Amino acid sequence: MSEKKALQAVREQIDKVDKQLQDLLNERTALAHQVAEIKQQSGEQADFYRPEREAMILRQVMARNNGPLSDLEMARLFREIMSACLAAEKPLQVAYLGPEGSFTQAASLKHFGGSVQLHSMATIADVFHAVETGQACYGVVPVENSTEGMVNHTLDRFVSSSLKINGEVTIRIHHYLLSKSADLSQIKTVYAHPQALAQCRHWLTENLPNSVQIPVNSNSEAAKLVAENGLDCAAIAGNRAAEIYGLSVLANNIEDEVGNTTRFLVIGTQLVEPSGEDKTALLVSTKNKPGALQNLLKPLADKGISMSRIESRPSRKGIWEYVFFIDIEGHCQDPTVASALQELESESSVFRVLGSYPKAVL
Ligand SMILES: O=C(O)C(=O)C[C@]1(C(=O)O)C=C[C@@H](O)C=C1
Repeated sequence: MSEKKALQAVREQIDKVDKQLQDLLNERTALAHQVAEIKQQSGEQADFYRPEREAMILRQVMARNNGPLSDLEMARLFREIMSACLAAEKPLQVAYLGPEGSFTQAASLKHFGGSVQLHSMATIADVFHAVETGQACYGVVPVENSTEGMVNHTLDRFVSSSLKINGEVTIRIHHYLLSKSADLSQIKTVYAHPQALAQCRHWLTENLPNSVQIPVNSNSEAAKLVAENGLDCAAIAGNRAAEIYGLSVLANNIEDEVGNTTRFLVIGTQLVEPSGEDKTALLVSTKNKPGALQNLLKPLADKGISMSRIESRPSRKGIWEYVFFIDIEGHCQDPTVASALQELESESSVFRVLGSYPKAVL
């Protein structure tokens, strides 16, 4: 058989499989419509997004996958299928820390899939506000970076907000130096978010020792500024920002730490049901007496609940008063977790479950 004929024969089979896939996808979408009707009839809240169900589906997809497509690729495809099914039920409105091209936008697309309707916000506080006032059903904000630590704006906003954490998503961060110039020696000013400047500190000292570093609200804002200004300035941002703002890449992967990762939180108004592999985030404040923090954490240790993080922040209510952000394994409805939390609450002056949510799958 000639190459052309052999190719044609396989392509015919691909066409046949594509038709089957297409029919099945439409069958799945029709079922999602039925789900939407049931939800509507039972008077459930306006949005149909179910984070725990999506996490369970993605875990099942990965567990039963036999290849040759990798588990991750298969899960990514199902992520997109569910995104499209949900959009067919009702388009989901999500606010994120913009502008366009930000890592938070990439995190939002990774978590919700490409059919989500994203709304760019100027600040973390604006993302919270958009969800609190119902302009968006969910929001996505950065919460911590593996090099630079916690994003305090996000933690502090939880103190005054009644929003819940509905999910988490992590993104490997690669930073690029972007400019209208193609010559590194021309660069006198570097714009970036303070965290990006910090994550590339060593590279900047080595390669642009005489440049002035100017912190701005976000890396995409930095890219936009550079696009509007002369050839002697550069921005640190992701490579999507280069496409969006028409800049050239002067240097890539300029982050000092190889495994540089940022974790983002999905915020919403509802508590999420258990998915089987969950985390719970707490906000607590201790009574001001000796050994208070130790007593506070004792129920967790006694019940074998592992605590993955504890962060303290000033409460902003009184001088030297602190709130603690605690992450534990499990869902607040798990009986062991629920009873530990009851004890913990009795030792606290402030106690809030910020949310229980599925561990990131992708
Ligand atoms: O099972 C549901 O509740 C659905 O709405 C269906 C579906 C899906 O496509 O499987 C879509 C959106 C939800 O976030 C979860 C799952």
